[in-house]
Amino acid sequence: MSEHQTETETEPDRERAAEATEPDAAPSTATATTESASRPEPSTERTTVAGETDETTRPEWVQYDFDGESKLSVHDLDVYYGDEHALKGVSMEIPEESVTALIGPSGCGKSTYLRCLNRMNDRIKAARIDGSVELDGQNVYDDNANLVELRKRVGMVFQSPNPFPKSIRDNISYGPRKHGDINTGLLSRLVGRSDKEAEEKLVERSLRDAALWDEVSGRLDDNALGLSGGQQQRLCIARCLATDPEVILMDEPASALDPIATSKIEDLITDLAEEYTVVVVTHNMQQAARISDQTAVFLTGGELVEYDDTEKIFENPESQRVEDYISGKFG
Ligand SMILES: Nc1ncnc2c1ncn2[C@@H]1O[C@H](COP(=O)(O)OP(=O)(O)OP(=O)(O)O)[C@@H](O)[C@H]1O
Repeated sequence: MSEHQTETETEPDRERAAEATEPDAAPSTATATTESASRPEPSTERTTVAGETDETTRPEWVQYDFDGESKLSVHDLDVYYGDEHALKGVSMEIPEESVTALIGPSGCGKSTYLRCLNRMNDRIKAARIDGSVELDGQNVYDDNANLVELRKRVGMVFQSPNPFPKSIRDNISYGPRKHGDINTGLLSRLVGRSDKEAEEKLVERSLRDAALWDEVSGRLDDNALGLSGGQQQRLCIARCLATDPEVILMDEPASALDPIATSKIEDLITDLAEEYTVVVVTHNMQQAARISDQTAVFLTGGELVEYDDTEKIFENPESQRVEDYISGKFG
């Protein structure tokens, strides 16, 4: 995450609640245009940054043709933080049921881009957003978009594991209870509408899907904060899965973990892509190469420079700047 995280973003409870798809009650401070006609082509202006090759970004380098359906369509996305233009005219189609990696040097706008996909940037007062992000063809920035529903469909997992200081079971049931998908507790028992059994099934299924069940099935009532970092992160993924998302956004999900825990998260991400659309920010290029189907390379200045099959990006990129970045010549 950026060094410019706001207090709102870093406050643990707010972040936890956001991840558990809490409705964003505050009115959006971001504005977004839905204009999609006459979209300009990606910038062809010459951009020279110290250490990078002087070249232009070509439209065909970011035009990724893939088989299958697009889950998210981003058009002409610009993000400003006050006077800073953090993302510049990004257009990108994200295929469903696959892993899309976002890579690039620090500060190039990866997290900003990720947060636009489920409107988490709305929480940042200084952020202004132009452009559109369509989820299954519906612009998430439409005035009548339902943020609760959006964050249920597009879940998020953060860099540092952030479970609630509650039992493992309650971490999973929190979101579905909040959304009214399961009813438990005294009142529902009294009126004979307790979903206790459904809750147990949901807890088990979510933990199994997050490859954590075998490690925690005997201690579901223990506090989640007693788990290891890697287990906590898988619990956060399980918590995200419990609300039945379609898209899972991950911001450097393994960067705080040791190699064994990282490898488990990587395997999990690959498995999740059979059912979900996963978009993952990573600083680790080997990791992007291992887990993703397609890779988008952002470079300094908030530009999307190249987007293609992961193999193509790592073995034969079109852009010299991308090649230099991947080979470690800068960034
Ligand atoms: N909340 C914020 N307020 C103001 N500026 C911000 C905020 N978040 C990010 N920025 C700025 O926007 C630009 C892009 O930041 P962002 O965090 O999206 O980049 P990043 O590629 O994810 O970086 P990193 O890899 O270091 O996490 C940076 O110049 C950053 O300083």
